[in-house]
Amino acid sequence: MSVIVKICGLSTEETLDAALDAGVDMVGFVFFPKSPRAVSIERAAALAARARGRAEIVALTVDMDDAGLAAIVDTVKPDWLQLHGGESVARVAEIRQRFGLKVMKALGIRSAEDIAGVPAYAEVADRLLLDAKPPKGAAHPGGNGVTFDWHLLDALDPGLSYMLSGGLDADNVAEALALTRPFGIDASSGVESAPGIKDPARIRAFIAAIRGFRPTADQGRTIAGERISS
Ligand SMILES: O=C(O)c1ccccc1NCC(=O)[C@H](O)[C@H](O)COP(=O)(O)O
Repeated sequence: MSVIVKICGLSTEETLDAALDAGVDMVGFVFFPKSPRAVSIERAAALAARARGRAEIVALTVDMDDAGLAAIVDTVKPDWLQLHGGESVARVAEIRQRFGLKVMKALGIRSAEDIAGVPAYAEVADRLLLDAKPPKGAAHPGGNGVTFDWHLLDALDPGLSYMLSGGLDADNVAEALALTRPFGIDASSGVESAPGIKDPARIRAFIAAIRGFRPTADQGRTIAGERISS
């Protein structure tokens, strides 16, 4: 099974088309007002309509209440809700139940302590996104373009499925893939020319680097399949 690719924070037709034409699997729209990638619900709905049937549509929210989530779900009609804030295990389960959509929980990783908290979320989320924890003082909890120590993921149960993000780009994604075993890869800053400005050439190069990655025999790498919670 090949690694799936998500490009997050798309906001224009041109860059969405570049990702779709390059074979992206998931496209993410950011509903966090402070982000340089934030889109309105109406804008996201138009972009989602363009992408539907070609890639899965992900609505990224941060500690959003039910009314806000309902407005996005009703208008954008995403396939996934990505929860990128401090949502508790119980809140993830509640959102999944209430909206009947697949839920991806993003978890920030910086230390072994952060790894310890991962399995509880695997019980309630349809997918996990293991991202770099934001640098101290960062204005938003994701999309910061920083990597984390990928060796920390060695401590995870090999059967636990996750997507990987945090500072990934065309130059470093092969190394990340060689050291980890993600179900999918996600990027935002690494395919931009400036914060919030996606770059079609960088999107193409990033997806090509992932599709072209071949593990060496001694890496004995396996990709964990999806674990769908019941
Ligand atoms: O992208 C944002 O601006 C953002 C804002 C608030 C919460 C999450 C955000 N992005 C989350 C993503 O899914 C990113 O793709 C992920 O954090 C990796 O980002 P990057 O390190 O820039 O590739």
